[in-house]
Amino acid sequence: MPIDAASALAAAPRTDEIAWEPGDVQLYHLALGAGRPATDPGELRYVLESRLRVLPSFATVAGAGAPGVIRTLSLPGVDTDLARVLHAGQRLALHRPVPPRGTARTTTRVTAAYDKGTAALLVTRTDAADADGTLWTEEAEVYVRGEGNWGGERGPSARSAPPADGPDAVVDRPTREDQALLYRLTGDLNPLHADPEFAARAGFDRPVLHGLCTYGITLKAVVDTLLDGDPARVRGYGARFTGVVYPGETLRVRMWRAGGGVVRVTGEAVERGVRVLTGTVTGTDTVTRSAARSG
Ligand SMILES: CCCCCCC[C@@H](O)CC(=O)SCCNC(=O)CCNC(=O)[C@H](O)C(C)(C)COP(=O)(O)OP(=O)(O)OC[C@H]1O[C@@H](n2cnc3c(N)ncnc32)[C@H](O)[C@@H]1OP(=O)(O)O
Repeated sequence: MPIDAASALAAAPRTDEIAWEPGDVQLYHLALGAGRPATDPGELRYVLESRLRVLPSFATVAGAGAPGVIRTLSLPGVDTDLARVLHAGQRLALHRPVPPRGTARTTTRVTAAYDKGTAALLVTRTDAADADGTLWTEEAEVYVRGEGNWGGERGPSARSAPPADGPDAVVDRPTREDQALLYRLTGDLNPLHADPEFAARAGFDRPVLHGLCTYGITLKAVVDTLLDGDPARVRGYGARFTGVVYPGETLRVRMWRAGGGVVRVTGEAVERGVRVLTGTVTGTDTVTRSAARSG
């Protein structure tokens, strides 16, 4: 069934009650490669309950799994073949640090549906709040191949290029061949990431890594490299997924301190020399200042 932009935009927001606990956070971190090497004290804050700090991107999977395989896509007018769907971008704004244990009410709706000719580009927005107020807001850009041409608005055409000068830091993050098999247990059971036959139907030689796994790996790399390993310094992270990542590839993460508490970031699949992500981490000004002081 094709995307029905009018129904999607007119639909009332879906509300879910979600809950998470430290084990969900630890699994999420492990699924991003945290805990390697297991003796690194910097890694233990991601995996030991006694020292647990929550990477803000956990918000993208908190309480995932219900009511559909991919909660964000379980919306009126978005009943599409999953083999056509690619995650094209993700934005997250934190209003408070994400606690290791929590409950929240989320509301999710489609805020835009653009007709890109050969594809539809949907923008979904989820707001999460607990008894103390708003926790986070996230937006996902979802690219649905073969579903354009309904006469809708083409939408913005912004493309982001990385800074022209050399990065302030570069780190390599190898992914494991079973990275997506582990990551899917955080809630996104899309067969695109696990089933070779399904991946072939979607046009890929083999299963591809979840966009949100790349998103989390790159954010963790920034936190560990430029932010003294302190996830609380992150206020937001927006990224565009510009190319697929295959599990087993190495992600080369380049970072630029851009001033004003902003870190620009790119990800490259080293083996193929393909840029797979461009992004911006915000809210890091304290760190930028302390990093500037130290050198
Ligand atoms: C929270 C949950 C959300 C839902 C999750 C979905 C389920 C998940 O399990 C699925 C996944 O994780 S898929 C894996 C991760 N994603 C990927 O690997 C996609 C990588 N990207 C691509 O392949 C291409 O960039 C591709 C294919 C996306 C686009 O490439 P091209 O076809 O070459 O097109 P391009 O010319 O680059 O762009 C076409 C038009 O779309 C606009 N656009 C692209 N990305 C955008 C983005 N993130 N935000 C806004 N606009 C975007 C471009 O600007 C362009 O528009 P125009 O022609 O008007 O300029």
